[in-house]
Amino acid sequence: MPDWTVLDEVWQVIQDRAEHPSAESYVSSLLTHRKGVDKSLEKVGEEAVEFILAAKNQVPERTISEAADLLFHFLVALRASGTDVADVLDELAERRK
Ligand SMILES: N=c1c2ncn([C@@H]3O[C@H](COP(=O)(O)OP(=O)(O)OP(=O)(O)O)[C@@H](O)[C@H]3O)c2ncn1[C@@H]1O[C@H](COP(=O)(O)O)[C@@H](O)[C@H]1O
Repeated sequence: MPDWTVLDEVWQVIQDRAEHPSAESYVSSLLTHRKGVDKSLEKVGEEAVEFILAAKNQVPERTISEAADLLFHFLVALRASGTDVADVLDELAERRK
């Protein structure tokens, strides 16, 4: 069984960095970037492309690494855009057949 709690833990850290920005924090650097939400959205785009290339080229270790980058930056972008991940999960749950 996959351990989904790690996603929850990373989400909680992102909330904490948003509420208590720190100069050493990468998440804070994204959330307080001069480009605003655009910086996080750019990262999602970049990481999505890197994931696609790794998967298409069938490089398993790279695909896993890029997928982790994509998931992480996606969560940061959700926060940056003021979207609660709980609402996304609710939406998914409502689609169950
Ligand atoms: N999961 C991650 C994670 N994945 C990737 N990264 C960082 O994402 C950055 C960008 O990765 P790239 O591959 O795009 O590297 P790059 O092209 O040099 O980056 P840019 O110059 O484009 O920003 C790197 O510095 C990675 O270290 C992460 N940084 C943080 N986390 C999680 O977020 C938590 C909080 O981190 P801080 O906010 O830094 O304390 C950590 O404990 C982790 O759980």
